[in-house]
This record gives sequence, C-alpha cells and structure tokens, in this order.
Amino acid sequence: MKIAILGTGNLGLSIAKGLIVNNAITTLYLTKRTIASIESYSEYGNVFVTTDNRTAVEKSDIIILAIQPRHTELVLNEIKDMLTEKHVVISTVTGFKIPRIEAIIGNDQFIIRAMPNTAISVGKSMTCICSNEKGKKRVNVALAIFNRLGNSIEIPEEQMQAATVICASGIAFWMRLIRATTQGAIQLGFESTEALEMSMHTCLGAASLLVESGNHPEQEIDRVTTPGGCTIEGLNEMEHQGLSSSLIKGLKASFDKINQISKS
Ligand SMILES: NC(=O)C1=CN([C@@H]2O[C@H](COP(=O)(O)OP(=O)(O)OC[C@H]3O[C@@H](n4cnc5c(N)ncnc54)[C@H](O)[C@@H]3O)[C@@H](O)[C@H]2O)C=CC1
Ligand SMILES: O=C(O)[C@@H]1CCC=N1
Repeated sequence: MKIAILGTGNLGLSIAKGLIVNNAITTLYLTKRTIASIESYSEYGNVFVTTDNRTAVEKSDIIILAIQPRHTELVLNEIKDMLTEKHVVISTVTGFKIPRIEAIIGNDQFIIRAMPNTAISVGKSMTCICSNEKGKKRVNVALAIFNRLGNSIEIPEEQMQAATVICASGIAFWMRLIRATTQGAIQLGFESTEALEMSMHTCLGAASLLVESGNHPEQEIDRVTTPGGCTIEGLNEMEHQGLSSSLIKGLKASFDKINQISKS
C-alpha cells in the first residue's frame, strides 16, 4: 500500500510506527511542518519524510490525515485538487465530520473517518471507522489496514464522538488505572518497577481473559471473589468510594467536552 500520513505528530507517528513494524507499506510519506524530529524515519526503506503535503498525496493512494482540527480546513484545501479516483482519504481528526470534509474536497471522493488510539504503534489499536456514501466501497480497505494494526469495527458516524472517548481517550483512562494500581502495590511493599510490571500484566491478563473467552466481566469476577474473602472486600470498598460511578461520570464529562469542541 502507498500511504501518506499528513501531520506526523503523536498519533501520526504512532500510526507510522505500526505500519513500519507490521510491514504494511509499499511506500510511506510522512509530512510535518517542521520535520527535524521525524527525519530519522527516512532511514527505513521506502519511507519519505517531507514538509510537502501535495507531493505526499501525489505519490500515495491512502491519505491519512492526523492533523489538529484547527489545521484541517487548510490542509484539505491545499490537497483537494490533487485527489483522484485512486485516493482514499482517511481522517483521524477529532470532531471534523464527514459533511465538513465533503464541503471542502467534494462528495465524489472516497472519505473514511477513523478513530484509532496510540496503541496503534504496537499493533494493538481499537479503531472505529465510518465513511461517506462513496467511501462505503473502500471501507474494507480501511478495515484491512486497521486490522493489521489491532482491531477495527465500522460504526455510524453519529457514534464517532462516543468512540473517541472510549477508545482514543480511553488509553489515558486505562493508564491512570494502571498507575493507581502501581501506587497501591508500592504501598503494599513492592519496588516501583515490580509494582508496574505486576499492574500492567494483570491488566493485560484481565483483558485477554475477556477477549479469548467472550465472557462478561462479572463472570470472571465471580471466579475470583471467594465468599468472605479479600477480593470482594476490596471491590466493595472501591465501589463505596465510587469507582464505577466516577469512571462513568468521567466518560460522560469527556463526551460532553468533545461535543462542545466539535460545535466550536
Ligand atoms: N493523540 C491521540 O491519541 C489521538 C488523536 N486524534 C486526533 O488526531 C489528530 C492529531 O492529534 P495529535 O497527533 O495528538 O496532534 P499533534 O499536534 O501531536 O500532531 C499534529 C501534527 O500535525 C502537524 N501539522 C500541522 N499543520 C500541518 C500542515 N499544514 N501540514 C503537515 N503537518 C502539519 C504538526 O506539526 C503536528 O506534528 C487530532 O485531530 C486529534 O484529535 C485521534 C485519535 C487519538
Ligand atoms: O484529547 C483529545 O481531545 C484527543 C481526542 C482523543 C485523543 N486525544
């Protein structure tokens, strides 16, 4: 695949790493306004680093937009006359809806919106995608790309904001839970490196149990909670302190904020 990433910042670079590590490219163009910090990527075979978005589009078939929402109109205007039938435009820009993209580049383009997360750099992103009418014919191409870099599902565009909170912001939320567990483990006497290893691998194990068994979390909790034992004691105390409630309220606050940002 000939892929261009326009805007190689935090997310763009994570996608680039995932594509390179997973051997998912024929050529890869990476663009950024100032390229010093990503120049070393041109040492990989078939990876080209440039400030020139138009050349990147010309040389590629799949165009991944990973720029901030406030720069998106400018970049779409810059590249719109370069787009042909070979191109698929995949936008990861938060809150920049398909009708807004179509208003700039036209509705006769293959347009996909994708919401990956930074775990794409290690091939473990949960990515949600949707498309415009014409883009429906290229959804399978997008799913194929993102399935090589983790898991992906197609959802209606109306759910993209919620998916951003759960999957993209979700990385930060889970990191905080892992950090809190690490702090708890240190308080219980473990060295910080041991505490982190124990926390993250237990988290990975919990997620893997669900992925591989298809079970509901409560089924797995039932297997761990010995009646009158320490697990249910800890769980109930966490719930008395509002664990589930604070998580749900945080997700709702994040969702309200994303809706507010997308309106402005
Ligand atoms: N960071 C994350 O976990 C996620 C971010 N997103 C979305 O992805 C987009 C990018 O986010 P980040 O990577 O965090 O932002 P960032 O600010 O780290 O990266 C944006 C990059 O675009 C470059 N840029 C700006 N104007 C440009 C232009 N005219 N031509 C080429 N490059 C240009 C900047 O130099 C910067 O490196 C945002 O719209 C964000 O909402 C979506 C999912 C997850
Ligand atoms: O925090 C944000 O607004 C963006 C969207 C999801 C991840 N980063």
